Parts: sequence; structure tokens; C-alpha cells
Amino acid sequence: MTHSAFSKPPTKIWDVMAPVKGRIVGAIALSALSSIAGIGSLLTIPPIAAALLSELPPAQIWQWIAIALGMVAIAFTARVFAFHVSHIAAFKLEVILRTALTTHLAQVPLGYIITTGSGAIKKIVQDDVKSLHAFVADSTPLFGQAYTIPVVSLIAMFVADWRLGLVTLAVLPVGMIFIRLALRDYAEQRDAYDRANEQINSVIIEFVQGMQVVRTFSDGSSSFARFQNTLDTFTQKLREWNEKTQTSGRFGTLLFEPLPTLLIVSAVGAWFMMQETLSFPRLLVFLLLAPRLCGAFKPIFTLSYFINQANAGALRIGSVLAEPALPQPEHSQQPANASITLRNVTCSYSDGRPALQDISLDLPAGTVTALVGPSGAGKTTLARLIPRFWDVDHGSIEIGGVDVRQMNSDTLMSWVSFVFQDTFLLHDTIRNNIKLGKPNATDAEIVAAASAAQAHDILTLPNGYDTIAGERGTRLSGGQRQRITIARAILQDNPIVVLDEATAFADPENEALIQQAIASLTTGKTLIVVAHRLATIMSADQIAVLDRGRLVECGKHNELLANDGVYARLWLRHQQAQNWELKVRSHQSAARSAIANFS
Ligand SMILES: Nc1ncnc2c1ncn2[C@@H]1O[C@H](COP(=O)(O)OP(=O)(O)OP(=O)(O)O)[C@@H](O)[C@H]1O
Repeated sequence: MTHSAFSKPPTKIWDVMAPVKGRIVGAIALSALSSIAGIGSLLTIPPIAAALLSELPPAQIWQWIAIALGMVAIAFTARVFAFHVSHIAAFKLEVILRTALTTHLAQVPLGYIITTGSGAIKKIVQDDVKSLHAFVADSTPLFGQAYTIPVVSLIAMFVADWRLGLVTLAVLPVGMIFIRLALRDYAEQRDAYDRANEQINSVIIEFVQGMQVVRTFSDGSSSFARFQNTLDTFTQKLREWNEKTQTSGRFGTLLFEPLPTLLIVSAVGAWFMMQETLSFPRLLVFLLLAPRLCGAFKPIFTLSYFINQANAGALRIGSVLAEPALPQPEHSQQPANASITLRNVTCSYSDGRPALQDISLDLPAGTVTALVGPSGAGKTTLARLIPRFWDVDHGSIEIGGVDVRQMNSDTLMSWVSFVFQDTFLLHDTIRNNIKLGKPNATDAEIVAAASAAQAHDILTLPNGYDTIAGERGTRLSGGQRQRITIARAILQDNPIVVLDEATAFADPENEALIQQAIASLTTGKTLIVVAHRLATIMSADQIAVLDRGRLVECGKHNELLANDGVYARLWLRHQQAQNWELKVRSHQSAARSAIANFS
């Protein structure tokens, strides 16, 4: 745990709210005070009635009216302040949680973020925090009200007449029994409802996100049918739940409506009055408070729903904050050079299955090492261990003789640049996107880096380097985005480059530009490249072949071919794929010229 707002990762809603506990308690206390004053103002009416019935002097009546007005003023002011305090607490909590989450996310291993997924993290940082905000702002004052009103009302009723107090109290358990009946399978029903709801959400997302793909293959009707089916299931679930709980739920809530209780209390009260064991002002206490007492129970049911919802969010927030930060050394060490040594590296993901096993490899400074192997062999995992996306389970990775765990993140990031397949651009100018690699870079350095990265076409964009890259770079082509991220790495000029080779760009012109950009980035550097197209790494100083998490071969292209092992097989398949691609291209150009001739 890294944020001082929490001494340990929160696991429940009240733990998450701990940083603003004082304010929340204040809001609850103010709301309780408001409820007490509200009941107090009602309790001035029976003495006023008594005074009127016994024809007391008007001075006493005015006294009670003044007290009533004072109580109403207190009730109103305390309620306004309760919500004011709860809203301030909610805003403060939102800031504290977002700061704690973002600070912590900046310190956890990057691998955790990749595994969790940016969508899930966004949901926690945005949606869960927002729902906690709403809970604190709107629900906490209701707690004061929901528990104070029943307690104080019942005390006042029992003081006025204990027999009638018991009658009022007896109505409540009957209502509770029916509500319990309505809620008997609440957890299971709620679960089924939530699952159906989640399914709807994912089908909607799939429907919208996949529209581009789906509609190029069909008119989208099959996708819409899936959406319609899910919606029908959801409606069916809702109908079943409703039918199950309808009768008992309605009867229960009816008993919490003021009218039934008022009728029972009036009838019994009238009978007591006829027997002359109850005075009218005392009956008035019941007639005034019974409706409030019943109404006060309703928020308790609503609150339990909000608590459940906020609790689920609090749990997710707690799980992020509980994720251990990447350990940092007390004294960061500087590598002697840009060589990389892997010693008996073993590493597994959370499922415990080793993704890499006992890998030892030397990458001398200034050389090119290609990682190749079948899909799932562990190439990306190995490349990501160098900039410490994860730490190894066993063995070690050294840069220039220093274990990467003995370097703090800043030192490590000043030695290693990582060029991802998934290019990410901030919603900012292209200049600032390139500058991310070196915040104090001059304009001349930025232009030089962009030119080396073959990103000259930036200048043809409407505002040149001041063009906004757009959300996730949507206003730029894939190739342009890739070259801008390479320019970022060129500007960084770190001695080691880890390159997850892009596979997405089949367009030969773009591919050639990207290859040139990569050549500028990697000249004279220690380069480790996750290679998907073997043709690009034939001249690598060494090719490390991985298979099912193990290093099975290592050597130069020709040596490995002569070995007739995994690499030779991969190479053969690569050749076959190339031939197939050539055939397709020649068919395409033949078809194009036939069309041209025809037209
Ligand atoms: N985030 C993750 N969580 C759990 N397992 C993972 C994760 N990433 C990869 N793996 C598993 O680790 C193994 C190695 O995956 P890795 O992505 O390193 O392979 P790769 O050789 O790069 O594959 P490809 O060429 O398809 O990208 C695979 O079995 C994969 O399923």
C-alpha cells in the first residue's frame, strides 16, 4: 500500500470512506439532529391542543408555537448542513480515491495493468469512484434519519401511552415478515438479474464496436438478433422476479404506508378514549408520529441496496490498492554498459503455469537479438521482463552487470525504450506526443527525431506538429501512429531498445517506412526484437528460438537452418506463406488489369 490516506488496503465500504470519516459522522449527526428537531416540532402540537381544549391563556399557546417554529428552523438548517457536509465529504473522497488509485497504479508492475485490462481499470477509477461519491453525498445523511426517527418516535409514543405504543410496534414486525418473504431469494435473484444485465451490456458493446465488421459481412441482422435474444432473457428474468415477490412485497410495503397503521392506531386509541384511559392530546402524539415512523423504514430498505452496490465498488477499489507495488531498491545502481544477461529465468502468470522456464541468454551491448517461436512460446513475456513489466520468479536479468531489480524505475527507463505493437498516443499535440520521450527536448530535436522516424508527413497535417493526435490517435493512420511512437523512442535515445514488431501493416509502402524508422532507432543500440516476420531478422546477430516457454535453439540464421530444428520448420512455413502471398498479389494485379481492359 502506498497512499497515506489508507493505512491498509480497504476491503469494505466503511474502510474506503475512512479518510472522510469525520465529515460522514458529522453529516449523520446533523441529519439525526434534524430528525429529532422535526419530531420535536410535531410534539408541540399535543400541548397546544391540550391548551386549546382546557382553554388555557393564549400566552402558553404562543410559547408552544414559538418552540415549534424554533424546532422547524433547527430541523431545516441541520438538514441543509447535513447534505452540505456529505457533499463536501463526497468530493474530498473522490479526489482522495482517484489520487490513491492513480498514484498506486503508477507503482504497480505494468504487467498487472496489461493483465487487468484498461477497460476494467477505467471502470474502477471512473465508475466505482463516482458511485461511491453518490453514495456518500446522498445516502449518508439518510442513515441519521432512518435510524433516529423510529427510535425517537417510539420513545415518545411509549412515554405518551405504552399500550398504544405496543400496538404501533406490533404492526411493524408483520410488515417486516412480508418484506422478508419478498426478499427471500434476493441474493440469487439479484445475481441472476446482474448476470443478465452484464450480458446485455456486453452484447450492446459488441453490437456497437463490431458494427463496422459485422455490417461489412451482412446487414447486421444476426448481431441484432443476438442483442434481441439477450434483451428477451433479461426481460423474462425481471418478470419472473417480479411475479415471485409481487404479493408479499406489496403487502409488506403497504404495512409501511402511513394509512393502515393510522387506522389501527385510531381505532384502538378511540376505544381507549371511550374507556377514558387515554386523553386526546396523547392520542394526537400517535396520530402525528405513526405516519413518520412508517415512512422512516422505507429508506432503510433503499439504503441496503445502495450499500450492496457501493460495497462491490469498494471491493474493486480495495483490490487495486492491495496490488503490491513494484519493489524499488534503496540505492539505485547504474549499469556499466548496455549488455543484457538472462540467468535461469523462470516466470509464471497468476495461473501459476510457467510462461518461461530456465532461460539463460547473453545479449552483448550493441547487438541485435531476435526472439522467435510459435504463438504462445513466451516471446512477448520475455521481452517485457527486461523493462520489469513483471519480476522473474526465479533467476535474474542483468543490464550491464546490474540486476534490473537493483535499478529504480527512472534509471531503468533511462536505459530501456520499449516500442509496443499497440501504439498509444495521448489526446495532445503530435509535438507533445513525441516529447513524452524527453520532456525538455527542443523543437529542433523533435523535428530531427520525427525525420529519422520517417514521420515527415506530419508536416502535411493541418497544423503540422500542433495537430491534436485525437483519441487513441484515431485521426492518424496506423502507420503514422507507429512512426510517431518510434520518433518518441528515437528522441529518448536509450542504449537498449525492446521492440515488439508490428504485424498489422501489410501495406508495403508503410512497411518500408517503418523498417527505415526502426533502423534509425536501433543503430548502435542493443536491440531485442520480438519477431513475427522472419524475413526481417535474417541478419540478426543471434536468433533465440522459444518453444513452450523454453529456449530451444540459439544462433545465426544459417546455423539454425542447418540445425533443422524448430527454427527451420518456422522458416519453411514462413517461406510457404510468402509464396502464397505472392500468388495472391499476382492474382490481384491480373484481376485489376483485366478490369481495366474491360472498362
Ligand atoms: N497476461 C497474461 N496472463 C496470463 N497468461 C498470459 C498472459 N500473457 C500471456 N500469457 C500466457 O503466457 C504464454 C506466453 O505468452 P506470450 O504472449 O509471451 O507468447 P508469444 O510467444 O509472444 O505469443 P504471440 O506470438 O502469439 O504473441 C502463453 O501461454 C499465454 O497464454
